[in-house]
Amino acid sequence: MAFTSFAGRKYKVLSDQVKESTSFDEIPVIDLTQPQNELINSLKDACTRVGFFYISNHGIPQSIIDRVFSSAEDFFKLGTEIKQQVHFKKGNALCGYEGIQNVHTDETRKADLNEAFSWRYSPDLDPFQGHGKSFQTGTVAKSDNSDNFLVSGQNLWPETKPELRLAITEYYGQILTLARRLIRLFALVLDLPGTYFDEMMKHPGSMGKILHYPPQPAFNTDPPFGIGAHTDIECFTILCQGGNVPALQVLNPTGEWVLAPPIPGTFVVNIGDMLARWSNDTFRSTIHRVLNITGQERYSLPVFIGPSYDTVIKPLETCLVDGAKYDPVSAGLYVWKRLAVSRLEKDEYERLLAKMESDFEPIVV
Ligand SMILES: O=C(O)CCC(=O)C(=O)O
Ligand SMILES: [Fe+2]
Repeated sequence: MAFTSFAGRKYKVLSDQVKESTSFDEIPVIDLTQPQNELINSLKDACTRVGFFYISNHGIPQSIIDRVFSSAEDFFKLGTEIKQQVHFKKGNALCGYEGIQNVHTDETRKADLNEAFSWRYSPDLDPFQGHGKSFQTGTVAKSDNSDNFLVSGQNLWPETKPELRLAITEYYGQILTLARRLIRLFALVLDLPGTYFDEMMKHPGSMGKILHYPPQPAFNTDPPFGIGAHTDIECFTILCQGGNVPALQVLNPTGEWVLAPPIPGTFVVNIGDMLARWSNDTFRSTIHRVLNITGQERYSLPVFIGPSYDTVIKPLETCLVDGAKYDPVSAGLYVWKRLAVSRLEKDEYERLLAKMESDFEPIVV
């Protein structure tokens, strides 16, 4: 069976024949508190064979997680008019509110059956860069910047729900710390010095998102998906699933959809395309989708993590046994193209693309 990697409008056949031994039928659970050598071995297996794993004992208190979900539920209950005030089209950072079926992740299927609110990394959300400093207020993006999100401070926060911003700030700060811990472990898995990515993670190219998936009928021959089949864009994703609403499905190499149900006290981590590309396909970025036929409302909270947008993603020295498979690309441009293609009208995408390409050509050393 052939299957595809979804990169905006491009579809790539990955494989026609897959050895059973490289497949998986469940998502491993990795305890972050196990001895370091065992931890590295489990991560190596999960990142190279599955591309998805749960982490337990991650150290983030449940109360901080609960606060984000409860303020998010309140936000999504607001009237459309209020939510539209922070619609992503009001800003230039490709983040903010997205309504039901605003986004078309898998263009071969119907648009996504979710609504979402997203925000982008900004130093005022980062415990290491000065929480509380230079908070940007208001719901309108600054107008002094160009059409891109490679500058920070573009978030659109709902003014009527200040508690959402507070809860996100607390949660996202903790996730950034966890992400910096994980990238050190990935460096070791890739035979690099543990601190290899540290500098590039000081101002990470990152976005967080809260998704609300309404329930949908169980029987439909051509259903819209909560989110269509896709691979994630950045280096890795830390996903928290709210409640007990199993709906996330992960495609294994033999073409079966493996359920990744919520497991209390864990996060799901998955490798994204940027780290697969950076590691010259040593790490696997795995296709997944959401179908919520549980009859319940579902909420989830992914945070996408990548290096600073000026980082050049060029296959790592330790992953070159078969030669480099990819050309260098700048992280910011790579992310922008992927987000913009499924969100902007074609004309607007093309107009902005030309500008982005001239502003952010990678400088290869
Ligand atoms: O809601 C989920 O469980 C997954 C969301 C997801 O895959 C994404 O936002 O990229
Ligand atoms: Fe995803």
